[in-house]
Amino acid sequence: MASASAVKKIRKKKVFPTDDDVAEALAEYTFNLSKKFYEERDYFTVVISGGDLTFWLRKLLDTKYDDKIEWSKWHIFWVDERVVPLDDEDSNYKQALDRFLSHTKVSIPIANIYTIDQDCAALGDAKGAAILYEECIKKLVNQNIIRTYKSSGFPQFDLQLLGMGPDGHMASLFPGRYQINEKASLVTYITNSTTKPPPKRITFTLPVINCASYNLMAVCGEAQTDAVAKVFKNDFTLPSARLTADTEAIWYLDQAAASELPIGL
Ligand SMILES: O=C(O)[C@H](O)[C@@H](O)[C@H](O)[C@H](O)COP(=O)(O)O
Repeated sequence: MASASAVKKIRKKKVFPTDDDVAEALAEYTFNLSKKFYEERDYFTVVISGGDLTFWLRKLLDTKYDDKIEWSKWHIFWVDERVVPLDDEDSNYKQALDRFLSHTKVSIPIANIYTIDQDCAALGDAKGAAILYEECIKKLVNQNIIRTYKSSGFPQFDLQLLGMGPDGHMASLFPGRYQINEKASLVTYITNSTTKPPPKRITFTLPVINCASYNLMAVCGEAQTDAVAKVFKNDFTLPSARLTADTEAIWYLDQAAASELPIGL
């Protein structure tokens, strides 16, 4: 794990008046990085989470982005996914599809949208889904679509868009559960998530999450106020407190989520 000082050094934050302002800023941050990366290397690898994020991504559909986003160069992944059928309302993929990906403006090629294996999803086979998702990522690293982090060989995604639960979980790395300590695998799984249903999930491991070039953690609402304050007091029992990145790890907060932040932080 990155040292406490390293985490504190790289962790940045911006506080916005409302969740709508957070969503606007998140869209601009995403747009700017997509341009940077696909102009540099013809690909933009972006990892999304579930929850409110999939609503906030709709800001990229605003007219100001019309004809400015080269969707065909986007490659989109999930930092975690519920192991339920891909057409299930609880699927992060289904939620992203309904709320964002299926919009006529979003023309990401189907082949560039990397869901978990649909058979494992339908069978509720979390271990199989994790193994196959890891194989998919390793194949894309070999094809140089996904970059690698320095000499580690770990995949380095361009941008990850994350959320945090009231218990301080990020992705499907939950406090007090062993998955947070997984160091060798790229993708692991949980079959008995209790603080956030459904119970069966796959998730990127902490090393993969922290290898990303840019990590944006978007947290809004008073339900997360306590967890946000704990993160910024470096309570590393919360998985979200351990978020870093290779270039930038930034927290976008609305006033409600930031309301108990220590002064001066
Ligand atoms: O599969 C999931 O449940 C999500 O990926 C999860 O990790 C989410 O990001 C947080 O729970 C925040 O959720 P909200 O944005 O809905 O608060």
